[in-house]
Amino acid sequence: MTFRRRLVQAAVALAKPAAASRGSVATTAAAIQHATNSAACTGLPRAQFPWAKVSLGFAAAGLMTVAEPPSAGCTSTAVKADGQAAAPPLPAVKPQDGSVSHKVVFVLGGPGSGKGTQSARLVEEFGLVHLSAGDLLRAHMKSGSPEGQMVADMIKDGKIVPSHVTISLLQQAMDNSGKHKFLIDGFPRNEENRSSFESQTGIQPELVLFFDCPEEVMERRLLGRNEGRTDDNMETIRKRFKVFIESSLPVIQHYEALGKVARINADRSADDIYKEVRRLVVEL
Ligand SMILES: Nc1ncnc2c1ncn2[C@@H]1O[C@H](COP(=O)(O)OP(=O)(O)O)[C@@H](O)[C@H]1O
Ligand SMILES: Nc1ccn([C@@H]2O[C@H](COP(=O)(O)OP(=O)(O)O)[C@@H](O)[C@H]2O)c(=O)n1
Repeated sequence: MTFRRRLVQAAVALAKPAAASRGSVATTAAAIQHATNSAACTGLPRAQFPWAKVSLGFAAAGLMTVAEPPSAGCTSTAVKADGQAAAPPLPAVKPQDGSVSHKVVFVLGGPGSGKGTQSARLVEEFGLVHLSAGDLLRAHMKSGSPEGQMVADMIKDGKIVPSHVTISLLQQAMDNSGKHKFLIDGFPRNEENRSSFESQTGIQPELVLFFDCPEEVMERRLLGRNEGRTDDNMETIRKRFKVFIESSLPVIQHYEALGKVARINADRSADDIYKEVRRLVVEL
């Protein structure tokens, strides 16, 4: 029995009567989602999220302060693009040491689910800093260092790079932005990413956007992406799907149990998806 089939079956067993299961990431995720705390409110309007009413503390928020230009993998554009009313500024939560805290939205989903596409739109409309873990790692692999070579090898093989490398790149980019509202795309991708980030930065996400998309749709998009990436080939794509199911879905499940996940059907046009995404973010 393949791993994926086992996982789907396990999720379905948990999830009765969740409709399963041609083995797609979407059905697996739906089953897991169904199995987790229904109070997580995935798919409900943002105002109904239980956590929306809670002011979260950010213990180690004062760690990041410097103001320099954004670096690779980090983009930011001033508020507004479409003529609609701009989002009200996010209130800064003041940590006890007087420094400004960081607000983070994690953007998760399988490879090719549209994380980068939707993040770019959010950057265009809102004053968020977009940190793509993948972009930061791809920039790092060009450094010519032994660590850069290790990252290149792991990406080509569809593996998850050790957390200390990725977190250090993220932390540097956060420092360099001089801002405190971040859209972190493609991270955390496994439990090690998640727990190390939380313990090292003290940051908990305000919201986790989960782009839920069937594998066959993601596969088609990745094969058509045409960005010259070493991992957008059929062999590596298969490995990335497996890693996503095996390592990344449990992270989503973790945040779902905390009521922080908004599951978004990513098998739609980019415009339709964005309508839903912006509604979630505008309410933050
Ligand atoms: N909703 C969508 N419908 C069709 N194609 C899409 C959609 N969203 C993204 N794409 C395309 O699919 C490919 C993968 O999208 P991307 O945003 O890079 O995904 P991810 O960051 O999750 O890997 C890109 O070529 C992108 O233009
Ligand atoms: N947190 C992360 C994010 C990406 N990566 C690596 O970077 C690759 C590409 O990630 P990405 O987010 O840019 O792209 P997609 O796989 O989502 O299309 C992953 O397959 C991993 O090899 C990682 O190791 N750790």
